Amino acid sequence: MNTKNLPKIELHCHIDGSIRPSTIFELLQKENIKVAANTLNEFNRYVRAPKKCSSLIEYLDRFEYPNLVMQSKENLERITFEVMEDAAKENVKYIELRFAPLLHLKKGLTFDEVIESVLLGIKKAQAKYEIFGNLILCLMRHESIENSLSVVEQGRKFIERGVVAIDLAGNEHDFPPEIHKEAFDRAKEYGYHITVHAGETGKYENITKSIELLHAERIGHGVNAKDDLNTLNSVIDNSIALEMCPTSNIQTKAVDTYENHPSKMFLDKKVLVTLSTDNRTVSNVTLTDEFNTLSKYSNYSKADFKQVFINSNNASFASSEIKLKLKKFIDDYK
Ligand SMILES: O=c1[nH]cnc2c1ncn2[C@@H]1O[C@H](CO)[C@@H](O)[C@H]1O
Ligand SMILES: [Zn+2]
Repeated sequence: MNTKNLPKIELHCHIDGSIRPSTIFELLQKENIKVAANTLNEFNRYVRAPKKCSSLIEYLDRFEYPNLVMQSKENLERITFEVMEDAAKENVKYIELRFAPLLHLKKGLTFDEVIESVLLGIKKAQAKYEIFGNLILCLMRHESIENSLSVVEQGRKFIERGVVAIDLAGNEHDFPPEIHKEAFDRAKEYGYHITVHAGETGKYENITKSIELLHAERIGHGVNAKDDLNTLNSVIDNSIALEMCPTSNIQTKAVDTYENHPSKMFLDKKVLVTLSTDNRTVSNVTLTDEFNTLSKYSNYSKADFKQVFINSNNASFASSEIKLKLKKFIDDYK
């Protein structure tokens, strides 16, 4: 099976975790920001996480350098364009990119400038390649509720201009979902779609909390649903799609081996499994790599990948017009 040629949909891809290392290195040098590396090869270890980290916290350390170069309009636009370009070149036809806008206000950009630059990068990539993109705004778990509310408020005017949803990302171990309930209530009221990282660091109860308290329509990862039948049933009964990212899950110790990753077991139980990279650079992975790994270790067949494409299209936050266009690619799985 040539997995690269298969049309794909990616619903869970962090922009800051997916910048080409060569671009980060080049921009750091251009902006005279000190790096403890002389060559790109040496630099890689600062932006790629080890195959196994001690925890999600160590994995999240790799976002420091990317953030330093995501503080100008030009850089934000270029970086976003390149992530879309890399995805398009491996036949990703639709991608939902995500990032936390408040992390990019350190050198004077306004909130609107940050969002507009990223949307421009998406627009330019759409014009050049056969790919569509939309944007998800991440609230960070360790941040204050005031900050979360401010993202929801300031992002509102971009709904239907490329921003489609609100997410909750960061350290799940120490910051449970309910802290940000008010922001998610407001997001729902304003018409954002909602996805939440949950069940990545051992706490399956965060999955039901995210569905019941934060109005999640999709769950980022959700691997811990394998540990509790009620949780898994709640995911199935509420038609919640899981955005699963096997390599990232192994790095963060959500799962110990590829063989034990639950995506195929969930798929066989008719859970709405979707597949993504999470962070193309931090996890050093493409979506094609993930497909290859899954066919090798979890026995994914072409029919399984077709089901994943269908699940992804149904669960995407794209307009019905784009969903209809994406439907045509299902025929390529015959
Ligand atoms: O797998 C993950 N789990 C939780 N948070 C994450 C993951 N990957 C990235 N981020 C966090 O999301 C922020 C916005 O893109 C990143 O800066 C990173 O801190
Ligand atoms: Zn993520």
